[in-house]
Amino acid sequence: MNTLPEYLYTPAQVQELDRRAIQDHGLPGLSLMERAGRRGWEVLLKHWPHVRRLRVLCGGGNNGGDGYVVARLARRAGLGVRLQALSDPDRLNGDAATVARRFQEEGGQIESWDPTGLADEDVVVDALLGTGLDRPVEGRYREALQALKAAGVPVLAIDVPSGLNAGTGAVMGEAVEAHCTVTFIGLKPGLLTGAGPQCAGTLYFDDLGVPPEIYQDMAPVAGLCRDELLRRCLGPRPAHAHKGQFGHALVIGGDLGMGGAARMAGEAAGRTGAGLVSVATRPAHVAALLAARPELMVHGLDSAEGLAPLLEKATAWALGPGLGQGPWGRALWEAALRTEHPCVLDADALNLLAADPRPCPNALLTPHPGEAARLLGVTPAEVQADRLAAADALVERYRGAVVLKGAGSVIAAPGALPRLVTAGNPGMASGGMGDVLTGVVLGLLAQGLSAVEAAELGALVHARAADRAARAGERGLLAGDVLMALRAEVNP
Ligand SMILES: NC(=O)C1=CN([C@@H]2O[C@H](COP(=O)(O)OP(=O)(O)OC[C@H]3O[C@@H](n4cnc5c(N)ncnc54)[C@H](O)[C@@H]3O)[C@@H](O)[C@H]2O)[C@@H](O)CC1
Ligand SMILES: [K+]
Repeated sequence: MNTLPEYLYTPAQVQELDRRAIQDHGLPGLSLMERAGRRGWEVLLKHWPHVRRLRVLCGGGNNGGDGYVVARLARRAGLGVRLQALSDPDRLNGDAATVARRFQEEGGQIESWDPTGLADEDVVVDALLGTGLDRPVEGRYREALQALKAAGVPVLAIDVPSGLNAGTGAVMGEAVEAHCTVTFIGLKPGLLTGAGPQCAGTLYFDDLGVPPEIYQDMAPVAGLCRDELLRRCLGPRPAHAHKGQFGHALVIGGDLGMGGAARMAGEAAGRTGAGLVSVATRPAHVAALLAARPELMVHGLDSAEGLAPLLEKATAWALGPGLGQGPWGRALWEAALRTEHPCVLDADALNLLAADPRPCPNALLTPHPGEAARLLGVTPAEVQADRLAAADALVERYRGAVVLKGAGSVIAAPGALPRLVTAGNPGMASGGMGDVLTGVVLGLLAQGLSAVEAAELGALVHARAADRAARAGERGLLAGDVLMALRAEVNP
């Protein structure tokens, strides 16, 4: 039950899927709710097998209904259960009213909201708001979500962490930060990007046994990155392989004082399997780069003169790591953009693009939310409030492929289903990580992958390598550690 499905649906689509299951296929809504509650209870026991004291917070809709089922099962198992209703339980409708009655028939008491003793509970079940969230959280609900946060008590969220917009991953005023979330029928993108990963914790999925036909004719809004791409695109090399078959990657960057960025991107391209890697950088960096990584071909350029022959030899190039926005960087930017090879634009190349927007159909853009905001002329907060929409807007405006970085990286490209990365960890919030990603996607482009494949696979490989490297701990994770872990990921 905890393998996640490939396709993602908006909350409105999931409500339509519920409707199809119930109305078109005759599954009683009450059975779905009973199963949802049972799954919640199973996840709770899996995470907290020694739980004795449980508090269940129930809202006034069907999400609350799921909570009444969990509470009933927990009472049957002998737990001390306090159930608190945040909306008047006499106004519950349909299935939720039925399960509330069943809870009471077995001796359960419905209390009203009271934060007293919250911090003493072993676990709290959040069954306040699910896919029906349609406005910012205020009043008693907000107070409850704030009290939960202040109490620091472990939370199991039912379907959606309350207050999280399951479509976008935005926090609607206040949201639960759960240890785990069990979500039903359709995986929602907001659980996996923006604030979603922080709010949802470990994510479980259950389809509640609905017939597969309900998903027909329902176009998903996004998909998860596919592991199978690893095997499909990075299979074993032929025995007679030679370096000329795996492309020539060129990294352009490293203004004075920023040579390390270009080196890491170059090294990452090599560690991803590019046959040859060249770096065009300031002459001052040549000796250090060669000493550190003699496999690189390092060219010192004082100006854009001399770049053209390097570009001509490259299968793919990347511009940006340590580029700066001074005259040197600008000149290289202008010279590079004249070619039509596949390319990666990152860091200051994106800032230069933002200042001088133009379509880049042969480019793969790898912005973080701040760069994406500049490229779109909005604020970083607006980007983060709906990352799928922001990635889509970048594709629309710049016509290239995009990796929008940050928790739940979004991959988007013209005519392709957007993809989300579920791998990765907060240790990646450190300098140089983006340079490594640039090199990884460059290495894949050089080996002949299309921009959309390189974006999806590159983001996946980079995040998985970071997870591998973070096994020793997230804090203190360096981009160089991720470089070292790449080889294990590109040899699946
Ligand atoms: N038959 C079904 O449709 C099933 C639904 N399920 C559960 O039902 C949920 C969806 O149920 P509903 O559509 O009733 O929606 P919810 O239970 O998520 O919420 C709807 C209620 O919350 C109120 N509300 C919305 N935003 C609010 C806010 N910011 N502050 C306070 N109140 C707010 C609405 O006015 C409404 O009363 C799912 O998330 C899932 O947990 C599951 O039981 C499986 C079956
Ligand atoms: K919830």
